[in-house]
Amino acid sequence: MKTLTGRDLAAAIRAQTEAEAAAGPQPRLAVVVATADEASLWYVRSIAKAAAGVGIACDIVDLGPAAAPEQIGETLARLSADPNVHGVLLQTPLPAGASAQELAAAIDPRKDVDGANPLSLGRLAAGLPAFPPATAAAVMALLDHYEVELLGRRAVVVGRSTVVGKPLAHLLLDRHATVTVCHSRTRDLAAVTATAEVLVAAVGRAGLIGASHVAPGAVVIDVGTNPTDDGGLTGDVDFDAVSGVAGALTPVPGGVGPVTTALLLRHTSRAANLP
Ligand SMILES: NC(=O)C1=CN([C@@H]2O[C@H](COP(=O)(O)OP(=O)(O)OC[C@H]3O[C@@H](n4cnc5c(N)ncnc54)[C@H](OP(=O)(O)O)[C@@H]3O)[C@@H](O)[C@H]2O)C=CC1
Ligand SMILES: Nc1nc(=O)c2c([nH]1)NC[C@@H]1CN(c3ccc(C(=O)N[C@@H](CCC(=O)O)C(=O)O)cc3)C=[N+]21
Repeated sequence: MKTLTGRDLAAAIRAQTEAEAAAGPQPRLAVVVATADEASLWYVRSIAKAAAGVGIACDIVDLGPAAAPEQIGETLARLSADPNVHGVLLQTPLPAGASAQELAAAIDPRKDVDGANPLSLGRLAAGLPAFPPATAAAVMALLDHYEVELLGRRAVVVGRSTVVGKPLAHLLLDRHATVTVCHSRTRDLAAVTATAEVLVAAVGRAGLIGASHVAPGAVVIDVGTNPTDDGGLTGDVDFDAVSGVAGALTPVPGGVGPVTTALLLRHTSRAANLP
């Protein structure tokens, strides 16, 4: 069994992004925050730190956990209209009553570096240029980095969220995989996932995917980031059980997560250099 780590790939993407960013005007990413959620704030800090490391300016616009939807929408519209800002990210979760999907429509698609505007997902589905969500892009980047064949292969994605499952299904389809998407109403999940040559878990349930869910030799990508009692992080895949069956498996932490952050910065640098 091969462990598909993401840290080296993330470092390579950051190095390339640093060179790209240095070649033109300094890219600027604005991160809009309206939450006190600790995991979310951790992610924002790690974006800011990584941005500083590659020469990308990062403004954290913290509206606080009581922000009104109108205020969030106005902030996104203002940043989208600001010629000095190249990337806009709306961090989730949001205050009760605020819909990320509706609010993200206020992000200019050209600055939508985490593919959150419904227009971006529509363009992705239609095969038009758009930024995919960084996490979905990270799964593809890992598969490519480890030279996992997709053409004609059976791929199963567990999870159908707008952030991960749906855009990822389109990216896999574009690469000529035969794609099945599972969700909470899927009957006999294990029977479906066991048909996968490439299996992606993006659910948010620790250990959901066990040995019986995985075909011998399958490539398994674990997107889940579930907090553990001891303050750590664990995936959707039972790593120890599945590593006895799978051909290759990403760890959590150290798999999809670091690549996600690196690609968000790459998208920002690309957004700054759009014609
Ligand atoms: N590493 C990274 O960069 C990132 C990691 N994540 C992590 O990935 C995970 C998924 O995130 P996200 O997509 O936003 O989550 P959502 O909660 O939005 O979506 C979860 C999906 O899983 C499905 N699901 C829930 N329970 C089951 C089950 N028992 N069997 C099969 N499917 C099930 C849901 O089905 P239904 O639609 O029917 O409700 C839904 O489609 C989380 O752990 C999140 O923290 C997310 C983004 C980035
Ligand atoms: N619109 C949207 N886009 C997101 O990209 C998004 C989101 N919403 N909601 C929340 C999740 C979570 N997320 C993570 C990204 C990187 C790590 C990461 O790099 N984690 C490290 C470890 C961290 C640790 O050990 O605590 C790793 O996996 O190695 C984790 C989590 C992005 N998310």
